[in-house]
Amino acid sequence: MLGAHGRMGRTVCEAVDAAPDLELVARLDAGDDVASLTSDAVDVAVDFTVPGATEANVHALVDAGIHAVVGTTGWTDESRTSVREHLGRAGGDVGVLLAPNFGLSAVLAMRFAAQAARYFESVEVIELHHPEKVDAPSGTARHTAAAIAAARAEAGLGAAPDATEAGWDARGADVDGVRVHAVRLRGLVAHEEILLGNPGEQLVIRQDSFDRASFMPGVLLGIREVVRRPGLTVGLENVLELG
Ligand SMILES: NC(=O)C1=CN([C@@H]2O[C@H](COP(=O)(O)OP(=O)(O)OC[C@H]3O[C@@H](n4cnc5c(N)ncnc54)[C@H](O)[C@@H]3O)[C@@H](O)[C@H]2O)C=CC1
Ligand SMILES: O=C(O)C1=N[C@H](C(=O)O)C[C@H](O)C1
Repeated sequence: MLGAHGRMGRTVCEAVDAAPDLELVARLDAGDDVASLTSDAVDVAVDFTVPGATEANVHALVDAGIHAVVGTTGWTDESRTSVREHLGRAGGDVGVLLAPNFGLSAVLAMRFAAQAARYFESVEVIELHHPEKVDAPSGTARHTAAAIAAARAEAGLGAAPDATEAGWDARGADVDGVRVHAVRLRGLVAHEEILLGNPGEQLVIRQDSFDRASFMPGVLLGIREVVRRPGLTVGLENVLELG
């Protein structure tokens, strides 16, 4: 477990300890050397660290021939391409699963939003998180916006209507042409709302992770499945075979 002392790391360690078919063999955190891990001792590494560390961790794991399940956010198209190319050069059967959200409610919300996107003129995303979160917008919101943008483009939809002339900083981030708003509030864990609008009607898709336990079935599934999936897989929806 990389990031073993963190909020997610502690929860994953408990979940793996409680799983009869899994054995937790190493707990690493900041300052520990990922390169000390070997494929003789470790089958799968789980990374819930920080955006500034996760990419280097994954490259070190690929070098060591260790499969990786990665929940850490902050990944860019370039960093994903770099891992894909590294896996190609390594040429073995190492699997890397990158998932911005391991919660079933979040994965389904993203899927439903992408399905609905083609039918609505307007769409905006609001993500709401605990105030300790270091990145914004969330990885989930970025993944959601990318899927919505792809669905809108496939349906031939242009930009959502928006007459804003001044005050763009109040309109949220632009992620692939979709406005994304980030809320940080004491008491929250991880939540997302997708608002879709047409003349005279609105669809709201909302998911709430009230507890980090919500991510554990997805993480455990990822650990069990990544060993069977050589190369890079992005998104738990592919492991759940939602397509
Ligand atoms: N994919 C998903 O379902 C979820 C993803 N996340 C993401 O997971 C990441 C971690 O979230 P939290 O656990 O809340 O953060 P956290 O700040 O509680 O934990 C991060 C841990 O990583 C450690 N760390 C920093 N650099 C490291 C390095 N080079 N090697 C090993 N450990 C290192 C820190 O010391 C800390 O203990 C964030 O990017 C967050 O967005 C969080 C929840 C669910
Ligand atoms: O930092 C968090 O807490 C979370 N991060 C992930 C994200 O950025 O999407 C997943 C979930 O929202 C919790």
